[in-house]
Amino acid sequence: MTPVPPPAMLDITCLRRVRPWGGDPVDIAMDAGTITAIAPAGTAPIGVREFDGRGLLALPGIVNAHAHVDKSWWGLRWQSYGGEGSTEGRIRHERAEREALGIPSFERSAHVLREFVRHGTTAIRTHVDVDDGIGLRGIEAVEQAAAAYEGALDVRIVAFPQDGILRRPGVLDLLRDAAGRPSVDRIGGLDPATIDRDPVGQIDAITALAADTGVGIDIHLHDPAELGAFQIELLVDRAARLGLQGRINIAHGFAVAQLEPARRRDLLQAMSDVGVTMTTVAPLRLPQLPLAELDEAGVRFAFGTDGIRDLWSPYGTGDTLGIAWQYARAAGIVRDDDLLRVVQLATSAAAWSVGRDTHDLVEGARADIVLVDAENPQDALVRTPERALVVAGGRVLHVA
Ligand SMILES: O=c1cc[nH]c(=O)[nH]1
Repeated sequence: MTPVPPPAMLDITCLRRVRPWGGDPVDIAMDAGTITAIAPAGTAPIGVREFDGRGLLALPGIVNAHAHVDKSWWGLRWQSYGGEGSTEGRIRHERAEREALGIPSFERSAHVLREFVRHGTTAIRTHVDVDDGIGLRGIEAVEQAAAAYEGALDVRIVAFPQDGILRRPGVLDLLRDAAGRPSVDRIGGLDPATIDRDPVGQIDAITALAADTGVGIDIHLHDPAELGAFQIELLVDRAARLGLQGRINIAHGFAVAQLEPARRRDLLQAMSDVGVTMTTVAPLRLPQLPLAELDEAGVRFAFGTDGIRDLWSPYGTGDTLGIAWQYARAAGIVRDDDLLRVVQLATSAAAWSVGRDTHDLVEGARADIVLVDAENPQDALVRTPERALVVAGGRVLHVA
């Protein structure tokens, strides 16, 4: 096992000669984790801790809006995949094998966070398993791994009932306990129809808990087509009735891409009306969420890596820009404005997913910046080059 060293963090006050979104070279000044000024290159007052960006492309830090940082075996020797193919089979396999691999633990999560940072990630929304076997231990481990970054890396937790809720007595109480922790701003759910076999029951339970405790919801919904759409309609209804507007996210939501266009248009409009958002991991063997239709309806969405190297799948590198590439490629996106939109979805337009109004290279924004050797955002997307420098909350967390 490779031990994970504590993150090296260096406060800086100015990034010189960088090209935000591919524009002219500027100097970006920052103080106490916030961008304080952006001025033409060479004109910012000389400060103390500066970094020369050498004309590299600057983008806002990459946002991973759907991760599972508690359950990876990153940092251990290769683990041969031994699970069954179904969701239920994978849950069983994970529960049987995780303790032997030290999952969950500070070390496991620390390795994953380090990989995310290396790939330019500065803000993360991670699901963390909560069940009758590990209770809240996974959340404690992720909190500890995140704390090593002293707030520079923005880590938000979804308490995730991976093994179901209604069918596992006590899990709803665990979710209530989790919702009381400052690190947890959402509670999760999982395929209410196929896991708990009670769509109304699970959705009523989590929406009532969210309304009662003030947290949001981020529910995994793999259920397909009309079965999935029915559950989305239930969530839309509860959002309106319980005052959860803008506080419900649907992760995966494969159903949306599987409906016929008129049905999808109406569903997206209903979601938009109550601020239901979506996150996708750009699954390779399924249709992609249609970018133009979501944008037209005003349904905000963002990308995530899903779990990486875990007991669900050996795949995943921790690169959310790579997931954006996969999305664009699989969706057949080639036009410049659409490629730019995909980069925005992985960065600035994902602000909502980490509770921000603004996440961009502008004065007053959090100083979360990634530099890459690319001509423009489109070039950065199609080549996904190495991240040359990663600044989070005004601190350099990674230099290539
Ligand atoms: O439910 C899911 C789906 C993907 N990965 C997980 O860990 N859980």
